[in-house]
Amino acid sequence: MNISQDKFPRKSNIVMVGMPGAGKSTIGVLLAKETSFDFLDVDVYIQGQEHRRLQEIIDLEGIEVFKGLEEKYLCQIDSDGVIVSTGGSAIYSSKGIQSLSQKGLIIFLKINMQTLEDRLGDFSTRGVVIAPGQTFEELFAERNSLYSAAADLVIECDGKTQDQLVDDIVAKVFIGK
Ligand SMILES: Nc1ncnc2c1ncn2[C@@H]1O[C@H](COP(=O)(O)OP(=O)(O)OP(=O)(O)O)[C@@H](O)[C@H]1O
Ligand SMILES: O=C(O)C1=C[C@@H](O)[C@@H](O)[C@H](O)C1
Ligand SMILES: [Mg+2]
Repeated sequence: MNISQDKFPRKSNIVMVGMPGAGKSTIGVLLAKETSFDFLDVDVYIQGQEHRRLQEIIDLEGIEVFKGLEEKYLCQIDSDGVIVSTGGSAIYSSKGIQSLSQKGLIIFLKINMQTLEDRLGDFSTRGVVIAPGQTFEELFAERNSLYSAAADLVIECDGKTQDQLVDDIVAKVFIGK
């Protein structure tokens, strides 16, 4: 399948952004299977390059070091025909997002606070990039406006199955086999 150039000229990749737990990795890999695109999970890529878990980097070196590394790897991605699932904090790198958006259609997988809480459980053990003293509600509001501003397309995910979401994205973005 190909990205519709009538609707999205010059876009050859899909870039998933959204809150942790929104489904960027799981929907991304299903979408890659459906469309025959390659798949790149940036979190997994960083871990492979750094030989450490992201949680370890955040816990030992802090969020600013992690954000710097994330930016470095986001800016290295240069391919075509790839579904790129970013980490939730990628949105803090305007350079990284700008670089990806040159050829990538940015899709914001949007979920509400309730869905987020149901999926995440205890976010303190999930390596979420959150400033000291910031509440999760504040983080949610801050992130939502950043994801919305970067997005070419917003997909409302609450109450939809993974298969429904894949079908929805294919119908909106791709042209036939
Ligand atoms: N539409 C959905 N319905 C129900 N569960 C879902 C849906 N999408 C994702 N999930 C589940 O939510 C959890 C988090 O999904 P996933 O790891 O893909 O999120 P993510 O956006 O990649 O998060 P992170 O930013 O932490 O990488 C997984 O257990 C996944 O199976
Ligand atoms: O939303 C976040 O702050 C994060 C989400 C994960 O995907 C990782 O990128 C990292 O643990 C930070
Ligand atoms: Mg993920």
